[in-house]
Amino acid sequence: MSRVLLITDDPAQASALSVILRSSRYGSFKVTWVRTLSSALQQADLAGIAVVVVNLILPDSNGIATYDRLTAIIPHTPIVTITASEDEDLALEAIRRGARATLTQNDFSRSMITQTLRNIIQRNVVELAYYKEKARAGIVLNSIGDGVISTDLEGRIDYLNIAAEELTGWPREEANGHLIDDVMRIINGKSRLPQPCPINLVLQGEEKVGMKPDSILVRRDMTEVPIEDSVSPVNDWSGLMTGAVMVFHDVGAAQAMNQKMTYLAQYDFLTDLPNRMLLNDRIAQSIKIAERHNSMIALLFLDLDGFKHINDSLGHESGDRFLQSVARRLTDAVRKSDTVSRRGGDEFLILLNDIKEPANAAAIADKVIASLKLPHSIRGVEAFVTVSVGISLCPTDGHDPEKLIKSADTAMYYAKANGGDNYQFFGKEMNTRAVERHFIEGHLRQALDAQEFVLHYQPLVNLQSGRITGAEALLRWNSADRGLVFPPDFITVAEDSGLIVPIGRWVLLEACTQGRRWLHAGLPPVSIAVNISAVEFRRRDFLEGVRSIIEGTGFDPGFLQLEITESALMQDAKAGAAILRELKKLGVQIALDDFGTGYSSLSYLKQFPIDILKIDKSFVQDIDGGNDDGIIVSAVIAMGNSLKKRVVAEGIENAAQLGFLHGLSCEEGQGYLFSRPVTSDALAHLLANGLPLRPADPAMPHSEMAMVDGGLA
Ligand SMILES: Nc1nc2c(ncn2[C@@H]2O[C@H](COP(=O)(O)O[C@H]3[C@@H](O)[C@H](n4cnc5c(=O)[nH]c(N)nc54)O[C@@H]3COP(=O)(O)O)[C@@H](O)[C@H]2O)c(=O)[nH]1
Repeated sequence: MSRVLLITDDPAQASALSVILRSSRYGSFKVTWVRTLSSALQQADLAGIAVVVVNLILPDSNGIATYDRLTAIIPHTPIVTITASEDEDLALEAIRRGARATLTQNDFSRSMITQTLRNIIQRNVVELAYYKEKARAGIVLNSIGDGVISTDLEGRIDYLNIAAEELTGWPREEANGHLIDDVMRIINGKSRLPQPCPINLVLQGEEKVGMKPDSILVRRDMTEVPIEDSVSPVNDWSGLMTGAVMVFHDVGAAQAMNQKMTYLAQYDFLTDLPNRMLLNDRIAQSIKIAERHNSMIALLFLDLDGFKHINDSLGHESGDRFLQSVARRLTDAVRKSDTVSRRGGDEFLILLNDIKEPANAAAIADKVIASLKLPHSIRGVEAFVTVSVGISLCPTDGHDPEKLIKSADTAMYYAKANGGDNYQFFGKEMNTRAVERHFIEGHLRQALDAQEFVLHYQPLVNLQSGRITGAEALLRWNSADRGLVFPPDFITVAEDSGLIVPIGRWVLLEACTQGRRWLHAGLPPVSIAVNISAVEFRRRDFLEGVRSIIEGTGFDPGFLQLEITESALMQDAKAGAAILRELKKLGVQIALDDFGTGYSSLSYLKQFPIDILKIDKSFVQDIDGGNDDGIIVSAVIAMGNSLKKRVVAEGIENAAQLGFLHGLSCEEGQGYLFSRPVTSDALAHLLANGLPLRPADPAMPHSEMAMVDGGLA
């Protein structure tokens, strides 16, 4: 039922209209009659009124003002006015202001009034829905980031959203009515020539037009924005084109990001030099050209000597500046057509194109070496560096980038092993292992003097209580060129060269001194285990060396464990047993290291005064694999127990292994599950506070361990 608010102080009018509407065939109406405007405006549910029929002459309001006051309060409700038939002007004015119809007394014929009111009400419903939709579209268009401009058939702008206002610099009120070419001035980014606005093409009949690549919008203030997008025709309900709409957006940020990504993928962020990927491309290209022209290319592999020292002493930021300075020197030393690239860290590569003979590459290497040697001024400090250079040639040393780089790298190691500050050409006789060994030998000699050795300590743990019972001293080489080097990479070389003797002496001295320091610091006393190489053990002065270190440091020998491998002992079992007896007289503990990997017989175990058996980690690691390892470990533990020796299981990495050892009543253990080898400070922390992981908590996963080789994580 449609509600009609009838405002008139003429009862005859009111009664006539009520009767007509009540008996209408054109819909049902509910009429509310009031006599004055003020009582109309006080109606409770004004919003629910479908149509207002108002006599403009009322006791409290007169003429067009009646209409105005009503629309101010109910702008969306259709209004039909009643005027006297002679007051044509007033009726017309009401229509001009939006009244939907005007009636006079004469019009009060049944069908006409009811039909008119019904039509007005229905049309208003449709119009309201349409305006709602339009308002929603306006909100959407203004909230999107893309610019939207529409024009009529002549290309005159009839709409701009907020983003289009911002992109063009034209406010809507000013842009409206302007030709699109005035507002959208487009040029080609490369040629700088004007480009037709695609809206004109669509208006000329093209279906849908995308903007040409490299389109630049010249804004109203003459600044430029790279843009991209498309134009479509706007058709009316019958399919006739009424204009065109253009949607566009700023692609500047996307283009900049794209350029940056492409750059980062190919260039080193620190030095701006081509990176590994771009260099590989360039080498591949140069190889092709060299093959076509029967010419030669050279690759120089550069590694700075002692850069680590610069980094450590000046700090990382200065280290970065230093690398930038190196990059500039290298770039200045070669032709523009050559490529200088940073491979990472302090390694650089130089690709030299069109080399006539190897001597040309050698000359450049000399130039580079001389240039880098000159002082580098880094934040007011003069820093110096030398460089080792390896040279490979194409076609002689390789036909693909990978091989050429590898050959140059190998040659560089030779240059390093040769003392650095020189270059070496790759030779077929060079092989990486030999080079590596050559390098280690060359540097191991200086490592002691340069104080590059350091001891890390791995706790030994009582598997029942979780208490730390001791610590194994493990040697690390903090090489200026290589960073932290681990024993498997240098102990054999040290043994072969005899260097293990002074190195081993340093280890023992350092371990005993550290043991004293911990005791003085009031930390709980624990034993310290030191590995003794077979080469040291066999030397006649070994015993004397141990004695003098114990005396010199004042470390209680009862807390010193010397770890000797089965194989070292068995090289000369009789002599070995004699040395062990002398060591026992000094009061030190003897541990048999890597037990299980050698003879492992009860009979010789009885001959030697051994205190501790260390089960090799290779058995412990496969303990739960259902193979012989579990049986061997059980047998060794049983053997050790029956001989009244302490048994230590090495290499415990997980809770399952720990559980297995628990089951076999193994008393002590060592392994990553408890802690990796750590610095002396980190071990002091562990001694003071206990292990973060107790063996009683076997669920602790490996990755949660708090310690790493080198310090507290
Ligand atoms: N003559 C000397 N030899 C030394 C000295 N310092 C070390 N060494 C010997 O070098 C070998 C390798 O030692 P390192 O790389 O230090 O490895 C030790 C531990 O890090 C490692 N370990 C300990 N727990 C675990 C574990 O849970 N899993 C796993 N995969 N490895 C573990 O074992 C090495 C200690 O082994 P061991 O000596 O048998 O107790 C090594 O043989 C050292 O002996 C030195 O000063 N002089």
